[in-house]
Amino acid sequence: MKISVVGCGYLGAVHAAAMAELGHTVVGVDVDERKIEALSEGRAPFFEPGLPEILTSASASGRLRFSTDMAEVADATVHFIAVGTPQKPGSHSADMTYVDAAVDALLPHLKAGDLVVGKSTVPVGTAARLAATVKAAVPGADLAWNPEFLREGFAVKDTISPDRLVYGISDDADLAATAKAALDEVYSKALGEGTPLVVTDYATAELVKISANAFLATKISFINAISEIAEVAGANVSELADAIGYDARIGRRFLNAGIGFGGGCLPKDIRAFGARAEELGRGEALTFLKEVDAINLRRRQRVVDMVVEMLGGQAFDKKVAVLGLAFKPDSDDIRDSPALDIAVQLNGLGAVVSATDPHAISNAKAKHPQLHFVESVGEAVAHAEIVLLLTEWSEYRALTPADIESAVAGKRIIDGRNVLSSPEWRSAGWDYRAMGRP
Ligand SMILES: NC(=O)C1=CN([C@@H]2O[C@H](COP(=O)(O)OP(=O)(O)OC[C@H]3O[C@@H](n4cnc5c(N)ncnc54)[C@H](O)[C@@H]3O)[C@@H](O)[C@H]2O)C=CC1
Ligand SMILES: O=C(O)[C@H]1O[C@H](OP(=O)(O)OP(=O)(O)OC[C@H]2O[C@@H](n3ccc(=O)[nH]c3=O)[C@H](O)[C@@H]2O)[C@H](O)[C@@H](O)[C@@H]1O
Repeated sequence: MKISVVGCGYLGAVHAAAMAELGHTVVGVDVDERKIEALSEGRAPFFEPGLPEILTSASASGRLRFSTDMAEVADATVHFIAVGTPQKPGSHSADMTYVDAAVDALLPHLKAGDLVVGKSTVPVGTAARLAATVKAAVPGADLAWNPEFLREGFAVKDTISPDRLVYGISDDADLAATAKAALDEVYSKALGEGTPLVVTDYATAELVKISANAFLATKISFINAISEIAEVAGANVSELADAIGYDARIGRRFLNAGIGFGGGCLPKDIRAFGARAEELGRGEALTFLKEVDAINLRRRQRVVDMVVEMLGGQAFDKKVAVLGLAFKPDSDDIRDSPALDIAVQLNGLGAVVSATDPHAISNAKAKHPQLHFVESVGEAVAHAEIVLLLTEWSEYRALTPADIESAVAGKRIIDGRNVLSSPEWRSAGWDYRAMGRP
C-alpha cells in the first residue's frame, strides 16, 4: 500500500517508519526542514528506543522516504495526518491550526479514491468538519479517524503491535466499506494477529481517544490524591496501590504515585476535553478533570515545599541536584515535564540547580537555558545539599547511597517516583523522603 504521513514528530516519524517496516511504501512529510533532513539520513530526530533501527532498515528497503514537499504525497492513496494539537496559548482548547493547515496543504494533491486518515488527537466534531472539506474539494476522496494510543518509550512496539485499533468512518455505507477495506490493508499484520478492532462513527472514535487519556490521567491523580492522605496519616501509598491493584476491576497499572503526569498529551488533552465539553454546553460533565489537573500540579508544588523544608526553610543559594528532566523515562520529551517544572521552580527560588538526564538535556537547555545542566549523576550531586530523583530512568532506579554519598554536601534525598528502597537509604544515614510512603 502507498501511504503518506503528514507530520513527522513523536507520533508521525514512528508511524511512517513502522508502516514501511510492515511492507508499505511510505513518504513522510513535515514542514520542519531539520527534522526531514535527519530522517532522510536515517537519523531519529528525537530519542525513541527502536526507532533508529527501523529507520535504518526501512530506508535501506527503499520503501521509506521523507520530504518537506507536499507534492510528494501524490502517489499515495492513504494519507495519515499526524501533526500536533498543542494547547492554545492563553486557553485550554486544542490549537487546531496545524491540523487545518496540513489538510489544506494536502487537498491539491488528493485524487478520487484517496483516504485521508486523522491520527492527531482532536476535539470531537473535527472529523465530520474535515470530511466535508475533503469531499467538497476532491469528489471521490474520503476521510476516516484512526486515533493513536502509542506510548512514548514503547512507540515502535505499540505501533507495530497495538492493543486495539479504532476506525471512525463515514456514515455512507459505500464510503465506509471502502475506508474500512483500506485501513484493514494498512493494518493487515496486526489484524491477522487478532488485534481487537472497533469500527465506529467519527465522534465515537474521537471521544475514545480523549476518554482513554482522561481515564489514565484520572487514575494517576486518584492515586496521587490518596498519597496526600497517606502522607499525613503515616500510611504507605505503594503498598495500598498493590493491595487495591489486585482487584482486577481496578488493576495495578497507572497507580504509581509520585510527582504526577506530564508530556505532550495527558495534560493538554484533559484541558482540551474540558474546553470542548463547555463549547458543547456540557462543561459540568467534565468538571472533575479540573480537579484531576489540580491534584496533578499540586504534586510538583509538594516537592518544591519539601525541598525548602528539608533545607531548613529556604532554598536560596543551596545546591540542588536534579536527576531526570524528561516527562518519563525512555523519552527525551520535556513537554509539560513535572521534573523540569520542579527544577525551574527551585531555580526561581534562588537554588543552584544542577540537572542531568540521560537523553533530555538538549531539549531542556533549549527551553530553560537558565538552569545548569551536567552530563552525569556524579557532576549533578557534587556538593549538593539535596538530591531529587524526578524521572525514574533505570540508571537512577539502581542508585545506591554508596554511589553518591561521598560527593554530596548533605545526605538528603527526595524520591519523586517512589522507586528507591527507603530502608536502604535511611540505614545509610540519609534523610530520605518519598511521595506518600515512608
Ligand atoms: N506523542 C505521542 O505519544 C502521541 C501523540 N498523539 C497525538 O498526535 C499528534 C502529534 O503529536 P506529536 O507527534 O507528539 O507532536 P510533535 O510536535 O512531536 O509533532 C508534530 C509534527 O507536525 C509537524 N507539522 C506541523 N504543521 C505541519 C504541517 N502543516 N504540515 C506538515 N507537518 C506539520 C511539526 O513540524 C512536527 O514535526 C497530537 O495530536 C498528539 O496529541 C497521539 C498519540 C500518541
Ligand atoms: O495520547 C498520547 O500521546 C499518549 O499519552 C499517554 O502516553 P505517554 O504520554 O507517552 O506516557 P504515559 O506512559 O501515559 O505517562 C504519562 C505521564 O504519567 C506519568 N505516570 C504514569 C503512570 C503512573 O502510574 N504514574 C505516573 O505518574 C508518567 O511519569 C508520565 O509523566 C498514553 O499512555 C498513551 O496511550 C497515549 O497514546
